[in-house]
Amino acid sequence: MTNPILELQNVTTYVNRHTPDEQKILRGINLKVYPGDFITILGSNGAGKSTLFNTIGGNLAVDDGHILVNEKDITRLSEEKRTRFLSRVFQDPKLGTAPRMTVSENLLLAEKRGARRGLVFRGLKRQMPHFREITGTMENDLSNRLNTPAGELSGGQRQALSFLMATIKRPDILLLDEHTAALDPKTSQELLQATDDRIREDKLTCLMITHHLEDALKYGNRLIVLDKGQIKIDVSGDEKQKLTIDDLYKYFEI
Ligand SMILES: Nc1ncnc2c1ncn2[C@@H]1O[C@H](COP(=O)(O)OP(=O)(O)OP(=O)(O)O)[C@@H](O)[C@H]1O
Repeated sequence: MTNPILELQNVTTYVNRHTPDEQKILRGINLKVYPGDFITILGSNGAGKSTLFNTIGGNLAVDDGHILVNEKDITRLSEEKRTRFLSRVFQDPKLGTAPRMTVSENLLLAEKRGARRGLVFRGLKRQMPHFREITGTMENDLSNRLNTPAGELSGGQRQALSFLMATIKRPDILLLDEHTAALDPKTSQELLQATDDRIREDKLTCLMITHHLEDALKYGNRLIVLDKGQIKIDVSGDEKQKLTIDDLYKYFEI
């Protein structure tokens, strides 16, 4: 049996610890994510979905329990060090891209993440065919805007750029935090399709938060419902295929 690429062992988090407002947000989460898993995550507002990503990404400390990546305990590893193996795309297209830098410069920055400062912008010309190719996989003309500053792109183009930047170095774990929620329905579906294609082609391991039941059913091999900081449902394979929207409505209120 393959080992999990990511494992959460009894992960518990609080906010306002040791004050009268103390609140337990994640309540002993146990989760094993295997290489190639594409997990869609559903849950009502306040269920703890973003908090789950914050603990995996290292922007929120775990109060109890452990997080393991490739069997190594990373519970206390800094957020910055986790970017070596983990990428995240947020809902806001403005996060994740540098507005004054061009599309190609942003891509180069993502590709050279971790390189020494002075060396970052070397080789831009050499990389242009590669950047043209990967932006060409997006149905939004991004490949013709390689020299445009990211701040001048449409929301859909900018979010496609964020997604390409997050996946350009093939992260071990990709976290998508409602990354198409701010886009119009057509643009959202195009980016979701491109996301699915990329995940399949590169055999990425991905967790994707969404509020759209249809998308949660359509994409991925596994589906999780979070409720009040606990995993209420975790289905995969045929069991997921057979799930219907009505089944999901029975499990939680949207
Ligand atoms: N830093 C914080 N301080 C106080 N409360 C917090 C903090 N972070 C999260 N919470 C609370 O934790 C709970 C879970 O929040 P979280 O953002 O993880 O939910 P979510 O499932 O992502 O919700 P949504 O679908 O609305 O984005 C909420 O009740 C929220 O108010």
